[in-house]
Amino acid sequence: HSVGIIGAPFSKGQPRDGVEKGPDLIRAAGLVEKLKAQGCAVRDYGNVTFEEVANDEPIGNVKRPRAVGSANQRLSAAVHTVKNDGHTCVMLGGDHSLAIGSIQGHAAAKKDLSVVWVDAHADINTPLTSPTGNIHGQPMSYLIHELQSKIPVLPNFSWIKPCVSAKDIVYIGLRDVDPEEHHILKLLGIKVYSMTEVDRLGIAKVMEETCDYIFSKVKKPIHLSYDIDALDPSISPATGTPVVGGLTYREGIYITEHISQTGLLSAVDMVEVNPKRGRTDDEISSTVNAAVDLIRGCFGKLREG
Ligand SMILES: CN[C@](CCCC[B-](O)(O)O)(CCN1CCCCC1)C(=O)O
Ligand SMILES: [Mn+2]
Ligand SMILES: [Mn+2]
Ligand SMILES: [Mn+2]
Repeated sequence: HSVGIIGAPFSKGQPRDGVEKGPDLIRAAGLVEKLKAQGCAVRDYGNVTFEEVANDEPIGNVKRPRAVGSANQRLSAAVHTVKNDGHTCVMLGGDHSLAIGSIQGHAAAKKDLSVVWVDAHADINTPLTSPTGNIHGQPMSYLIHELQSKIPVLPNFSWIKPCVSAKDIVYIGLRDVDPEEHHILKLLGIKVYSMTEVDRLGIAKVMEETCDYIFSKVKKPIHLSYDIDALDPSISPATGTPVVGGLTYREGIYITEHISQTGLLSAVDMVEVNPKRGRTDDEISSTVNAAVDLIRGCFGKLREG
């Protein structure tokens, strides 16, 4: 595996400070060394620098639009470069609004993508449906072809081109979905494995069906967008929007092991690690170490040795 790492120390897609510390915390836990130890070639491209945006007043129900738009445009360029250099891209967040730039930059290099979104949340609110205005709950809406008629013009968002089809998306881990998001998921017929399906089918069957589904037509490169809050808060409490009843550590790792074995993983986001949301050092390290282990699973680390 050839891996290119990008840090995106950004927090303005949501209101809680600390998530911008994610990239350097994950590095400090030894990500690069551990990937090299398992046989990966690794290049760390460092952290994207983001411009300060003054007077970033909300637009309707969208908070910090100018900062989020600008940050994602820069991230998009960085991801595009990593892909053009021939690596599988690892984007370390930062909040989940960064999936806008990560998927956009990936699609610029790889055209047709399938997206596996592992999260307690669907992050598919439009600016008009979002109950909070926080863009980390909206990224998918800016990327999906079928939703573009629902997206208003926003400053610093005009560079975004919808690049994902509803049929090429699979959600895993959902358990806190807003009513309007649920309506959108149903309307678009998007494949969802909520925690109910994880309980009913078991994670092995969920992954088998996920791969059958995304590979049923032509095999597309996979963009895995992993929100650490997909895991149960007993494993990853240091995150902005924890929700009980999440994936076990084993289920979370199984997902990455299975995706790795497809040989089609082309980019992965690891987002929403927020040290300030951990009450103890143990809570922070449990969260950060889970993030590192999940990424290692993406690149061939097997529990059997
Ligand atoms: C479920 N939608 C939320 C959360 C988005 C989480 C983003 B992620 O990146 O962490 O997944 C929450 C909306 N609820 C907040 C509490 C009251 C009910 C609405 C939103 O703000 O859109
Ligand atoms: Mn490898
Ligand atoms: Mn989430
Ligand atoms: Mn998310």
